[in-house]
Amino acid sequence: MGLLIEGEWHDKWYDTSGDGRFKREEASFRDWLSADGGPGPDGQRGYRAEPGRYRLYVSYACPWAHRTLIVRALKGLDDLLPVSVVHWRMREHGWTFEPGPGVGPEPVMGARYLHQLYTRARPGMTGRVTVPLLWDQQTDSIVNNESSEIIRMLNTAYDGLGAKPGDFYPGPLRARIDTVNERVYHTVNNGVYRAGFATTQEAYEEAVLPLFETLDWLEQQLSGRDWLVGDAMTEADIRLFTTLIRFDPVYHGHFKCNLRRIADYPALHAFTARMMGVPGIRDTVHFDHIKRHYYQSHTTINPTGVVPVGPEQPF
Ligand SMILES: N[C@@H](CCC(=O)N[C@@H](CS)C(=O)NCC(=O)O)C(=O)O
Repeated sequence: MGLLIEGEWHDKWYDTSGDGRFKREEASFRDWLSADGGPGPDGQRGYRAEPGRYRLYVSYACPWAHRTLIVRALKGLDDLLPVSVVHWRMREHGWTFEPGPGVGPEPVMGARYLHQLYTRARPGMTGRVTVPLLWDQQTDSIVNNESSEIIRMLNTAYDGLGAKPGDFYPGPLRARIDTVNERVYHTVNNGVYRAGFATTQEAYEEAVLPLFETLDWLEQQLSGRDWLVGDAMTEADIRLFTTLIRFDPVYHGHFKCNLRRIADYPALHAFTARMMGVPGIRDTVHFDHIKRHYYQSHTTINPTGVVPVGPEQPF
């Protein structure tokens, strides 16, 4: 675990020394991929989608990267947008391309570490080195490393190039999707991290209690209906799913989010099973990477690196 400071890698854990609270940093690369290469919704620099030109870097362990893998799968982008997968263990060098099951050699520059791609794109950069990452192989630059934006781009950018139909952020539902996303992001997606990385009792409880309030609310929302917004899957469902699928195997134990399990919530459990049943999604879920990543990378939380055998996997 570490970060780049003026282009140099420093092995440094998250700084919670002030008040014990984990604060997630804003992603550093925010340009936009689209069908016509025009500017993004807020005027960001545009890149034109072309078959094979871009590469998505992910960790199978990471819930944020997982969103992008799901949209890539649902939109049928396998041949249009190649993927590189990092090793699950993230320690003193951050994410690496050390060989392992499912981990490919890095094809652009034969990088050993993900931070080499960041400094290739922006020498002298200061900031965290995170996945997912959308790389432009033509200009050797990083288009974007914010998953919520990458999934919006993949939703439409390849539509004229053979992507499968499917709109996970449809115009009429956007306001409702945004509202659900906002609550789920703060209290669930990032809530589990705020609980797990907290270094004071107060900061931990401040995250865990709202997390379970939102899970209770989601349980009601999903009782008697299949999807969070409207009557088809939207990005709100995808964003919730990547946290729920990791919850019982990892967050419940490792991050101390243990008031209840997802298995104790009938509607949330059924929702998770429903998502797993959607063609293409199951292949994006790699429990071996997920469990080993968390239990072997966060040595401040689990110094022995021992990975629990359970729980039994219901999916
Ligand atoms: N805002 C980013 C967050 C990505 C993120 O934090 N990814 C984690 C992996 S789950 C990471 O790479 N962490 C490395 C670090 O923080 O140094 C997104 O949603 O894309």
